[in-house]
Amino acid sequence: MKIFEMMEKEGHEQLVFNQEKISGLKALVAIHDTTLGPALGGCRMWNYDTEEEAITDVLRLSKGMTYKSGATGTDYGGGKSLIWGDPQKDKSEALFRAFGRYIDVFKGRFMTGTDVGTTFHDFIIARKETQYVGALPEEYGGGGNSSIITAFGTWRGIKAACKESFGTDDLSGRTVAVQGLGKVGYFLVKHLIEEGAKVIGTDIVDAHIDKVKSDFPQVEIVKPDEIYSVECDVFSPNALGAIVNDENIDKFKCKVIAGAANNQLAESRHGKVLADKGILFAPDFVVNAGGLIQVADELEGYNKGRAYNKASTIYDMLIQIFDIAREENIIPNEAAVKLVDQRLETIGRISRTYK
Ligand SMILES: NC(=O)c1ccc[n+]([C@@H]2O[C@H](COP(=O)([O-])OP(=O)(O)OC[C@H]3O[C@@H](n4cnc5c(N)ncnc54)[C@H](O)[C@@H]3O)[C@@H](O)[C@H]2O)c1
Repeated sequence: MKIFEMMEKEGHEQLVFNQEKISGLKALVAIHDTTLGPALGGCRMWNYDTEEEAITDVLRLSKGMTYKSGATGTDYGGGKSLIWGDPQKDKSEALFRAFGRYIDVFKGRFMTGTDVGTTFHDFIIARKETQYVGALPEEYGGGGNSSIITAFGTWRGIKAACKESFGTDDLSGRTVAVQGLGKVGYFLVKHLIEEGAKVIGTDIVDAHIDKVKSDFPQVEIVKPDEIYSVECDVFSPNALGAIVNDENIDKFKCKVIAGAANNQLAESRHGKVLADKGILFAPDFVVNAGGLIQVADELEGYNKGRAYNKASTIYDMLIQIFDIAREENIIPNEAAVKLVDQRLETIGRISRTYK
């Protein structure tokens, strides 16, 4: 594995290895780009099979954060941290305090919070060692469960994509297929039902389906492998990444794909295939930026109204991205990346001005 080559190719600034013997901590921190400000990115805890897999993941995820931060207009860069271990078995007070100590070393150049495998309980512990953690509960000055604002932003994103595709953002009477009825999916269904959309949902966990069925009995439930081919206006992925792949791509019967899951396109070429089929793909790193917006707001002293106003503008960001894509005859994902690259260039240049 040629780590420096990988970093150079994708433009990473730092990759830091952290080891602490007593707690058993093995953690990586990748900082991709700090042109716009300190790097922001969650902490994933995962039992990777190999060191190479962990390094590849942290580098890929940290680059994604540069684009998510950049697209939302926040003055933060992109980074990611990762604890190599089993979140069900390997957590302890010592582990998260050791992790907090190592995060403190960055002195604010990198700030982290929850991601897959970590919860705010872990960061209440880490916070004893560092102030540079966010995504905390309200009683600790945070914004609480970030899935709620992520679902709100996703709903705004679906409306923007419908505006582009159907000429109206009114979702009443539209059919939306929701894959994943977890923390984000549940609150997204709530927004959709409240606006009068017809929802078809699926999940692999019965308890999550039961909660949706009990609170929104009008939701039609299908089996997990059936969701791709249901007749619908919008397909909303809120479970896993890479669901737009060679196996599924011919199954979709929707006009729009917009959801909260990260990295929905298995490969970037799948975005072009969707466009050729007349399916509008809303860039996931913009649609699902609500959580990042909340954490960025938290770091300035959390104000719920301000955070929701900002998350609401996910709609406007997407409209701008769709306009650029149409004018330049490129797919929206490329337009979004272009927009962030331009912002990195112009704002980066301004911040170099001597004052
Ligand atoms: N929570 C946030 O603030 C946030 C922010 C940005 C992006 N995301 C992304 O959004 C997605 C959902 O996040 P979440 O916080 O709701 O996670 P979650 O784990 O609470 O929910 C995911 C749901 O998907 C279900 N699922 C898994 N595999 C499935 C399959 N094959 N078919 C159908 N359902 C399946 C799970 O059972 C679970 O209910 C994830 O990809 C996450 O990375 C979340």
